[in-house]
This record gives sequence, structure tokens and C-alpha cells, in this order.
Amino acid sequence: MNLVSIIAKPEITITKNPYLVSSPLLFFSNKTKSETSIPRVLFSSMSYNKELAAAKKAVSLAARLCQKMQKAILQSDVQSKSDKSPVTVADYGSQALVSYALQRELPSEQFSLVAEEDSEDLLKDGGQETLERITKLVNDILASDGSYSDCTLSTEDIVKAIDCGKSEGGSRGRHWVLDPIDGTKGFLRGNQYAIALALLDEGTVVLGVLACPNLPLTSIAGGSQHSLPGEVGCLFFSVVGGGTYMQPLDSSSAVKVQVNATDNPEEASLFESYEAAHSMHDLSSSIVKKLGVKAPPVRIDSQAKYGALSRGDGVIYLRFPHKGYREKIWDHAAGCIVVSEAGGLVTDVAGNPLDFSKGRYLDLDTGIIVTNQKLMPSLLKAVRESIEEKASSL
Ligand SMILES: Nc1ncnc2c1ncn2[C@@H]1O[C@H](COP(=O)(O)O)[C@@H](OP(=O)(O)O)[C@H]1O
Ligand SMILES: [Mg+2]
Ligand SMILES: [Mg+2]
Ligand SMILES: [Mg+2]
Repeated sequence: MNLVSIIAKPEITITKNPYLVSSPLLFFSNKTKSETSIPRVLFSSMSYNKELAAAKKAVSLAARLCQKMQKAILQSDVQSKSDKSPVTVADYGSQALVSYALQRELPSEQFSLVAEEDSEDLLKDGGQETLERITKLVNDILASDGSYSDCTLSTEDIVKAIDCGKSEGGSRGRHWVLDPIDGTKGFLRGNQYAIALALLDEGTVVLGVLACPNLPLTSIAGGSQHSLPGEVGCLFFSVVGGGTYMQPLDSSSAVKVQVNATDNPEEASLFESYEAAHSMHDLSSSIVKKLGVKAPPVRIDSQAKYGALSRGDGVIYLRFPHKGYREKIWDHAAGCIVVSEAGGLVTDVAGNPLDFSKGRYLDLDTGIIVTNQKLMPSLLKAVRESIEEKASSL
């Protein structure tokens, strides 16, 4: 049974849904929670309600833009497939749309955005045509949604919206953190990608929204990333202290999700980057072998790994960039809160939580380790031993 049918038929025994960890009354609604029993949850969730609604709207609009562009790429002939410009248009378009929508939805708040893209290349010779395509695309998405029909954006508005993303972030105040398309290589191949938006408040990630337009609504455990049309497209969202929820991208019925809490490594499976250049796969395989994991690794692009892990499709995500690579905060901020609020842990090799307060980059000890609370101590031990073995064999 999949999530769509569960949502469409509320009379079905929903406890059969492997992702569902609470009663139907706990579908995302703070009003069902009593202030006396869980005051922290209520306080935290209420504090960012406006921001959460704005983030969900912005990311959903961007997801629509990306879906449209990915379809165009996949339908294009072989010759134009080698032309990377649709990816560029989608990256910039998604960033412009999220930036613009957040500012329209939250007009009274000071706006700071740390985002991956900037308009530099668009403003160079030859960039004008691409800029015009982006502008048309963004206006088309807004028109078809019926949002902000009071104004049509100009190319200057688009450049301005993109360049709002130049903030340095940091430990003071509020900053939005955006990856307009995470997993660009997966996007181009027709595989997984994500639109990842988080909110930093005084250096802590307090909210995250992760759209995964190609992620099946049902589990991808065992590596099946394919699904029937209409059964893909997930939106994960979390507010600090409030848990993680998932809804279909085209519906508003959310279910609470939780990580798989197994302490048995034999039942655990590993997610890692599809791209070998992004993580040392040989190191991950020696770690999971040492730990006793039986299942083969599942390689997928983007922060869809965090989303899938948050609902228990897999139990471990390991990321070991090659020497010299510096991780950026937008590649992990939304995914990190989605997993943490679902009961998981995200640390570096030393076991420290990721620190998003240092600016645009993460200041990390070696790699990123994600799993549930029970498996983390033995996983960290296996990680350290494997790293030492690798170093001594060089
Ligand atoms: N050599 C490298 N090592 C580690 N990560 C890299 C990398 N080159 C690019 N990346 C990052 O890996 C992200 C994709 O992660 P994944 O491997 O999980 O799909 C990319 O995000 P973008 O696609 O947003 O640029 C990019 O920021
Ligand atoms: Mg990225
Ligand atoms: Mg990106
Ligand atoms: Mg990139």
C-alpha cells in the first residue's frame, strides 16, 4: 500500500504504512498537541509557523519549475542533451523563485539568504539570452500557480532575487540557506535531485524543507528508485522540536516519519553519493563491512538520501569527500534537520554535530556520518578504525 492510497482513503488502517509513526490525529497539526504535555514542541513549532508555510510554498514552486525543465531535458534529442543550458536555467530559476517567494510571503522580516548560485555568469557577454529564458520560466510558473499576479518580473528583478543569496550567514540573526538544485548531475541524468531550504537562527538550523521531485512515495529500500507515474515526488519538512513530516509534492496531507531505529547492523543499509568523485566509496565499503552490514550500498544523488533515511528506507549515510574539498552549508542544512527531527544523528568523524554557524562552508573533521542513535557509537568506531587502516596502508 502506498502513501497516496492511504491519504486518499483515510478509513484504511494506516498503521500498515511503514512511515507512519503516529495516529492520524497527529497529521501535521500543532493544534492536536497539548501545551502542558509538550510545551517545547508547541513553542518551537509555533515560533516558525509563518516561516514554514513560506518555505513550503517557495520550495513547491521551485520544484514545479525543476520538474518542467527536467522533462524538457529528457525529451530533448541526443544533440541538445549535451547542451547543459537547461540545467543552468533550472538552477538559477529555482533560486530566483525561492528568493522572490520568501520575500513576498514574509514582507516584514529582514531577509538574508545564503545560496549556491549568483548572477555573475548571467551578466557576462552572452548571458542575456539565458537570463531572458529564466525570467520567462519564472513568470510562467508564477502565472500558472496564480501567485503574485500583481507583478511580472523583469530580468533585473530576477538578477536581484538571485543575488540576494550572497549572504555570508553566520552565528547571528536569521539566514535562509538554499540549494536551488542539489544533485545537479542526477537532475541532468533524470535521476534524483532535491530543492533544499533551511532556516538558520542564531547559528542553529531551526527549520528545513526538502523537495525530492523524483523520490518515490514508497520506500526505496533495496535500491528500487523507480515508481509508477503519480507515485513520485516527496516534500519533507521539519521544525526544531516538532518532528519530521512528509507529504506528496502535489498534496497537503502529511504523515510523521521516523528513522529506522534498528541496532542490528545486519538489518542496516547504506546510502552514498551516486557520483564516485563526491565520496570515497572504498572507505564506505570497508566501514560497513567491518560493521556487519549485509545489503549492498544504495547510491543516489542529492539530499534525497537524507529524506529517504528520515523515513527509514535505509539506516546509514556516509560521505567522505576527497582531500581538499570543502562542504557547503546548503548541501546539508535542510537534510540534517530532516534526519535529526526524525530521530537520527548527523555528525562528523569525531562525533561532533555539524556546525552551520561558520559562514558558507562547514568546518568539518573529515566526513559526514548519518545514522540512528543506537548504531552511531559502533558506526563511529568502525569509521575511525577504517580511516586508520586506510592511512597505514598508504
Ligand atoms: N568533489 C566533490 N566532493 C564532494 N562533494 C562535491 C564534489 N563536487 C561537488 N560536490 C557537491 O556534491 C553535491 C551533490 O551531492 P551528492 O553527491 O550527494 O549528490 C553537489 O551539489 P550540487 O549538485 O548542488 O552542486 C556539490 O555541492
Ligand atoms: Mg548541492
Ligand atoms: Mg545545487
Ligand atoms: Mg552545484
